[in-house]
Amino acid sequence: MSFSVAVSGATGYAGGEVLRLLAGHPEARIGAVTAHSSAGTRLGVLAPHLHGLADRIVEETTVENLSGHDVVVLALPHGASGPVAAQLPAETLVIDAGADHRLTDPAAWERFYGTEHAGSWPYGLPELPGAREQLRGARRIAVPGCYPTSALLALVPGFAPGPGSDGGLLEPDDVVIVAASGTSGAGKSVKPHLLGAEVMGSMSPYGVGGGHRHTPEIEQGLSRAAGTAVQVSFTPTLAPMPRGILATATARLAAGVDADAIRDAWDAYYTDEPFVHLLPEGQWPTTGSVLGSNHAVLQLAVDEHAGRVVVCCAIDNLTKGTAGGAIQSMNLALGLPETMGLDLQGVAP
Ligand SMILES: NC(=O)C1=CN([C@@H]2O[C@H](COP(=O)(O)OP(=O)(O)OC[C@H]3O[C@@H](n4cnc5c(N)ncnc54)[C@H](OP(=O)(O)O)[C@@H]3O)[C@@H](O)[C@H]2O)C=CC1
Ligand SMILES: CC(=O)N[C@@H](CCC(=O)OP(=O)(O)O)C(=O)O
Repeated sequence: MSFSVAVSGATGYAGGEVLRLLAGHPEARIGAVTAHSSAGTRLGVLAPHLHGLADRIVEETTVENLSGHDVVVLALPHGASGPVAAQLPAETLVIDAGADHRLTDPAAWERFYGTEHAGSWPYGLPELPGAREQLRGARRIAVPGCYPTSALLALVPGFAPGPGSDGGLLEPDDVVIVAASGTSGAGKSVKPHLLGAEVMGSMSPYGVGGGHRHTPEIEQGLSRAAGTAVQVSFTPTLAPMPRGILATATARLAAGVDADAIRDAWDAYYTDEPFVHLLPEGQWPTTGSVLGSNHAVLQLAVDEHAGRVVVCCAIDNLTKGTAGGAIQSMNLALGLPETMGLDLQGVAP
């Protein structure tokens, strides 16, 4: 079943990663590659790692240029994908890597993004409870943010009923997440705080005190899984590396929950997942081990002294955190094997 895919935002980090993965997908044919200020340029100038696509000319992002494809991936700045998506035919599978269609609560959208809510679409994190049912046959998919991908994968087995537990292993009002991200998470456009001289050899927090727009997205995912409101304190930090996220999530254990119950729940939740791995005890996640792959690696410990679980999760922000998640969800929507085109090992060292 061969199908055509247009990629908009093709010259950006997320769009470039989508193209890298599509180039290795056995059934995908890459159609239009579109962007904005770089329209008219050879893709090889802007994304020289995409060798097979070097002679493609970047087109302007218009509904005409995106039309006639089976799938359209939008990897555009926040607020740009809503108006484009609204003009694409209902039968086209539209996958939005941006945030425009992730949040279900219009008030949360307006508070954190400051524009009108474009509506919500099925959420492209297949490992969440019930997500695969929503994604199969879907024609609109909202790809999660990269921090929410790592945070949700870290904590969802503690809230959702699963093969190893009835859920409710963690208190919903005491969840703390601190995550370090590589600079590609901020996109390719030039910003002073992303200059090599600022970032190399230095780490910095931002969005501290509940100000980051991924807080409501993480709360939405955990609350859905728990069936009750989950409150999260989330702090992102910028790390001196090009890509990768290491999220450290801690939560207070519910009464009577012990270390065995926690390990059993995480183990059972992820045992059949092709891309999420609870590592053997004693081995801790590293961002280096997942670079370029669609895999997420987890490890946890129960801190008996503090009465908390501590879970670390590493992903590649551009792969499982964006483009890999998008392809995984696309496969589900199109009725293909979920792992098609994603059989990628990490890149080391
Ligand atoms: N980077 C990451 O780790 C992740 C990113 N995302 C999301 O993916 C989306 C893209 O992010 P990212 O790739 O990092 O950003 P980049 O800044 O690297 O790329 C942005 C892309 O959008 C194009 N673009 C900018 N403005 C417009 C416009 N008005 N119309 C059409 N195209 C436009 C740019 O083209 P040109 O340069 O030609 O103007 C470029 O191709 C964002 O919504 C982001 O939140 C999601 C998860 C993780
Ligand atoms: C390092 C860095 O700046 N990261 C980005 C998050 C990138 C991402 O996944 O998020 P969206 O798709 O929601 O933009 C940020 O904190 O804004």
